[in-house]
Amino acid sequence: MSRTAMRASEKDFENARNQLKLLMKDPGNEVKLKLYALYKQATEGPCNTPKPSMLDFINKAKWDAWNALGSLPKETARQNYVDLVSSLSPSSESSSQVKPAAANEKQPGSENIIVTSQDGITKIMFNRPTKKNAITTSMYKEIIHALKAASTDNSAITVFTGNGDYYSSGNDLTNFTDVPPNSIEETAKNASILLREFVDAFIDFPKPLVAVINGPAVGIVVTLLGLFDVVYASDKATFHTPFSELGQSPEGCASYTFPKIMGPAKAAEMLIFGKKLTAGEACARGLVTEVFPESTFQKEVWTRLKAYAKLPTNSLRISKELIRSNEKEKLHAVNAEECTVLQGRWLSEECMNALMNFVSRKSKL
Ligand SMILES: CCCCCCCCCCC/C=C/C(=O)SCCNC(=O)CCNC(=O)[C@H](O)C(C)(C)COP(=O)(O)OP(=O)(O)OC[C@H]1O[C@@H](n2cnc3c(N)ncnc32)[C@H](O)[C@@H]1OP(=O)(O)O
Repeated sequence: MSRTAMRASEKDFENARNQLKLLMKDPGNEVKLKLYALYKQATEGPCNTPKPSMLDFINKAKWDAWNALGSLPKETARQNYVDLVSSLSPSSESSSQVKPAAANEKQPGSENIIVTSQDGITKIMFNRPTKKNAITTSMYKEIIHALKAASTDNSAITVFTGNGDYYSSGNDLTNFTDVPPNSIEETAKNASILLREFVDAFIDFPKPLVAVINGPAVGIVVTLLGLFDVVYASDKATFHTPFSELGQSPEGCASYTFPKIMGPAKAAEMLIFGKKLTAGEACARGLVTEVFPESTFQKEVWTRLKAYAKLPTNSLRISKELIRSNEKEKLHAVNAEECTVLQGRWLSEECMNALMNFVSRKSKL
């Protein structure tokens, strides 16, 4: 029997929806539009809403895609949706593929996160330079797996860095813009669960964690720095947490770590008012360990890290444990609280308007 002649059951449809959430790779806007249209057709039938205005780019594109399906029967739309999701989910695409690193071995997974291990250092690199290394849902999952693998591999230290001109522009703001209207609350809940697990992986990481900040850093990649042991920055790096502008609130335990690191007044300037810091300012506030001139940054930092990675591994772990262990319980509680607050923020009009402004500023989907 051909695939198109088959009838997808409600269960197949539900499974496909769940499978979609676990996709490691962003399928791109064109496919996401098709999925949206098929989903609407399968659940509501032919397009039944007024056409959005020309300036409402995102909703207009969605409406066009749904309307283009005409009178396609619900059952066929359901089957097409299941087929499309299945074509996006090759069996090889599994987040459990990240394994402990062997020497100089590149880890499998999407190309947006590259994990390598060499000279006693496991390097986790944001590799989405055309999008300023913005972090997609699948990248959050890959990083969690990479950290779990790195915690038991034979490397001495773990280093985060970015490929290209940015360290990372933080959360990919389109993570929240392709959500069907009836799934917004569920998506916010799932995002909150994922964020909590993501930040927990940093809190619990047992080896020295180093950030090599090669360029501007925005949002969650800045807040997380309070959970790193050492932060080296190029003098072209900047540090920006524009949460209020986005209708959001701090995460990554920064509501606790930043006031401890730089004092409450300086922390408030960053976390409430979104003041962007230069690398020098971040160093003066204690968020950055040391700043290097861009021309010698990579050479100096990696030479130093390779030397550190030769130190006795158990001693490194034990010293980190002594420095951090008293705080762990508190950090987990702070993380839980921040995720709960953010879940509410994501459903707010302020946040939705900010996200729409970002996505529509270049007429993108
Ligand atoms: C079930 C759902 C799961 C959800 C997952 C969990 C969610 C956890 C959320 C945790 C909370 C995190 C909060 C944050 O990180 S807040 C910070 C968010 N980031 C930003 O606000 C930055 C937005 N970007 C910009 O302001 C500018 O792009 C930037 C200043 C970074 C660069 O400007 P520039 O003009 O130099 O370059 P472009 O704007 O042209 O950027 C080039 C392309 O990259 C795209 N881009 C950049 N940043 C992002 C981003 N954060 N999200 C999505 N896309 C991004 C940009 O659109 C350009 O793309 P195109 O070339 O296609 O136009």
